[in-house]
Amino acid sequence: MTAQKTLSTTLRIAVAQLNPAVGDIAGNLAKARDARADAARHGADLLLLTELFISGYPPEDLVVKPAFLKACRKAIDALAEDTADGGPGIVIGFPRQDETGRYNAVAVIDGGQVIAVRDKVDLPNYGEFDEKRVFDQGSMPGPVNFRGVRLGIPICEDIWGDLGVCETLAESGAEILLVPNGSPYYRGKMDIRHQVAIKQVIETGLPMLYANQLGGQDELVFDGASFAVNTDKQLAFQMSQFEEAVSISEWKKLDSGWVCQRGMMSRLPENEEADYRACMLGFRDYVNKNGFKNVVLGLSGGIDSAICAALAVDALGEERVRTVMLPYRYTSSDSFKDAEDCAKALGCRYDIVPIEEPVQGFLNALSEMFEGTEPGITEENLQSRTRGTILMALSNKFGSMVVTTGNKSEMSVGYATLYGDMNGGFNPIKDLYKMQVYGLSRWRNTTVPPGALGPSGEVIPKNIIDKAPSAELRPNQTDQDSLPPYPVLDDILECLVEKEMGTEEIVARGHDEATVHRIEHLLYIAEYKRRQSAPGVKITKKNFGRDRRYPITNRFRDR
Ligand SMILES: Nc1ncnc2c1ncn2[C@@H]1O[C@H](COP(=O)(O)OP(=O)(O)OC[C@H]2O[C@@H]([n+]3cccc(C(=O)O)c3)[C@H](O)[C@@H]2O)[C@@H](O)[C@H]1O
Ligand SMILES: Nc1ncnc2c1ncn2[C@@H]1O[C@H](COP(=O)(O)OP(=O)(O)OP(=O)(O)O)[C@@H](O)[C@H]1O
Ligand SMILES: NC(=O)CC[C@H](N)C(=O)O
Repeated sequence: MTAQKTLSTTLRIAVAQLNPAVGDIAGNLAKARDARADAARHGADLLLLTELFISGYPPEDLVVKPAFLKACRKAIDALAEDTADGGPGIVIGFPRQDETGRYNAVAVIDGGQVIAVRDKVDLPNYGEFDEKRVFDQGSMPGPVNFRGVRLGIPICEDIWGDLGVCETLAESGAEILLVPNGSPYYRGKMDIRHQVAIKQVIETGLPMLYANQLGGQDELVFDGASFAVNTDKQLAFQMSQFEEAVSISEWKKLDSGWVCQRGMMSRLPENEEADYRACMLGFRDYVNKNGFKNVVLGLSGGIDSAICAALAVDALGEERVRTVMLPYRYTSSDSFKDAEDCAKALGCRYDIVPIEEPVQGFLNALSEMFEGTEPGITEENLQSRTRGTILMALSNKFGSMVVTTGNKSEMSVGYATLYGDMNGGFNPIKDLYKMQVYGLSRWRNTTVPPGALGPSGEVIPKNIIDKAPSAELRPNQTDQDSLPPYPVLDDILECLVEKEMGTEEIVARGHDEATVHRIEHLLYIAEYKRRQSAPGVKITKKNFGRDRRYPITNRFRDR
């Protein structure tokens, strides 16, 4: 073991906002090693990695498996051996178990060994988080002496909750707060994180360095955007959002304490750009981390499939995206043209597979049993199911994952066919209301976001944005035959879903009472569909999936 120098007045901390894969312990270990080599090249004293980095976050019930915990520990020990070279120390998250319980922990590694372990105290158990299910509460941590500097290491929720973790660290002599996080994106989250950090900085009188994970994990997107805040409440260091990076923060010890020197100040995307990039990253990581070489989707000439195609091309590149027009007798010439124009603008493969014959085949097979009944929804759904079946056949044959395209407005009210257009492995727009789909489409026609692999220009033809949305399951059908106008529907839904408002309150906003009650009813009776629906990227504070767990069997109506 090499003797470590004692740091007196300067400290270089490399912050690694990397994209681990849950369960890929060897891959995550390799990423940590690469980051440490990078940190060493930049003369860093310490490398700060994110929450449960070695397992990937959130590992959920994987941590119940002893074999998994053992493999994580082995990786931490291997990393510890590396640090015998006298290079940078490491702060890294890992799940651990001892005779007292199972913990969401960090290891501080230096000089060839794990010099300290600290456990998360405040286990989040709301919204998308379920940590009390698999972890025990850690005991109040004290600071860790790293080369003469007393580091306070609260873990993610430890800075959000009111258990006093940061206060305790300050009282017991911490000089800097280093925070490893697994903090998922939702719209506006960045401002909230800055406020949470500043509150703790004010309360403790300590500067804070905040490191956040990057990348998609099932429904969640971790957006990085790591930063440092000094005791003057000013942001001194801001890493980019939605991009992997290892960056150096420089610290100096003054008489008043440690100060982060003004360093990298990345621009943070806002509004449409942030949402679009979250959808793109979440979709890309789902496809790549699950080993799909390419994806396939039905391109109808409508806006939902158009924006999904754009997101897919931006995420994966046009050569990995295959689109298929599946026309029936109600498909308009506009739809043909719009779908083809969209595929051309995006540069992806476009095929046409008419569904007239297979639909007729189903109708023939059922004709005897259906005798004497009127044609209606059943026959309409057969069109959707035939399309779903053809897309799944292409998936099976070519290994492409089917992209399913229902927006949040449709998913809310069940305006989608089970085993039809709901077929698919992942839905990039599941948490975007219809009006937001329009907003993002207009925005993408003017801007190619960083990291996007698709072309610039009008990738979603103007006619797709301008025309009335239609499922084209019968002649002259529009969505508004069955649903209120989307601005009205989306407002009612946001009130019911995001804000949990009462129906009376929603009516008081100027909505028609009968419409509000109808939408509330549709929202409740579509729960069974959502329970069977593909996962999709979480964009709002309350997505369908982890954040909103309503019963399927439910007779409550707010009257
Ligand atoms: N609580 C419950 N638990 C379990 N299963 C339940 C259930 N309630 C109904 N079901 C089952 O679900 C069936 C009804 O659901 P489903 O078969 O999906 O059919 P359904 O919801 O009746 O119809 C699909 C709706 O989606 C609309 N739409 C909009 C846009 C695009 C598309 C498209 O396809 O491209 C479709 C279409 O216009 C129609 O209004 C019932 O026949 C029953 O089997
Ligand atoms: N003619 C079609 N060819 C290929 N896919 C289709 C066709 N019709 C429907 N689909 C698939 O079913 C999905 C659901 O149809 P839906 O009408 O709800 O969406 P959309 O056509 O993309 O958008 P909009 O609702 O604005 O018309 C489509 O996004 C598409 O993937
Ligand atoms: N992993 C965590 O503890 C995250 C919790 C925290 N509230 C956040 O969203 O950032």
